[in-house]
Amino acid sequence: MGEKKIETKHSDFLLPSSAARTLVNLQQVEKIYPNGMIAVQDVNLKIKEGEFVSFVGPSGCGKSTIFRLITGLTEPSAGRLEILGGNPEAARKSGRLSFVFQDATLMPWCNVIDNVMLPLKLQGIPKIQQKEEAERVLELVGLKDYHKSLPRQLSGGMKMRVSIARSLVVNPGLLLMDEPFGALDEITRQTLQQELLSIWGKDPKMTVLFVTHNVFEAVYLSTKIAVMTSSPGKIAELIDVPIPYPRDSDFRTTASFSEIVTRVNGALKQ
Ligand SMILES: Nc1ncnc2c1ncn2[C@@H]1O[C@H](COP(=O)(O)OP(=O)(O)OP(=O)(O)O)[C@@H](O)[C@H]1O
Repeated sequence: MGEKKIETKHSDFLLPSSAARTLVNLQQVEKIYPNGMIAVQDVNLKIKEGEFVSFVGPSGCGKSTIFRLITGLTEPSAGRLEILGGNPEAARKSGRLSFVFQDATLMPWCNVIDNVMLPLKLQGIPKIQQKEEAERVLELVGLKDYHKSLPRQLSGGMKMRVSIARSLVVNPGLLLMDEPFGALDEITRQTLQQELLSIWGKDPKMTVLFVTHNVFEAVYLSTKIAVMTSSPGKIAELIDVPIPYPRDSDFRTTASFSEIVTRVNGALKQ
């Protein structure tokens, strides 16, 4: 008889253990754009497997630049980055990085399941497997009855669910989300936050990096918050959110929640 595999969920522990491996390591990273703009400077950041780290900061403080550096879409002017154990470009090409943007960026002429299957099609995965995997993630995001719908037939929240499903279909080790819920109304936003935590909670190895302007959203979701300040962009403070998962909406009304929000707001003013 085979040995019983014991699965650990995020909800079983407070934060990823100190033994978890480092997935993202930025050392003294600087980015100066060709026009001389120092977008980020002296960025040091280590993120362990299984973390959910949000980046908050004023517009222009370099949040998207950090994402572009991590994904190898732009080169650092100084410093060193190690992502998923290699350089950023290798990490991107490994297929273990996924992105979700504020705009769902779906192909309007393709139905939901074809949109979700696309990353697997690009990887040359057999069609039957593409379909099975797409069905699995569409069920996770609550869209199993919408496989044949076209994007224009969906609400903004549903389009974002499709975009999240498409990012999950490759089983990413590292998921980067750049203001994914920024364009949604508050109720839909809170529903999707809850769903995202539930999806992340099922996979102890999934690491999420999440950009938001919303401090409440960052505190609700994250294990850690990187608070950024601008001119030039820097990580002013890395704040732990030592509240166990699962977190339900009551967490938003607790004293701990308010305390952490106050701390993040204080760091933003530095
Ligand atoms: N390609 C580029 N060339 C020159 N400057 C750039 C370029 N991209 C970004 N910048 C500048 O670098 C700084 C950081 O930009 P970035 O987009 O990373 O900020 P951000 O924090 O993501 O902003 P927002 O919250 O508004 O999206 C800004 O001053 C921006 O104008």
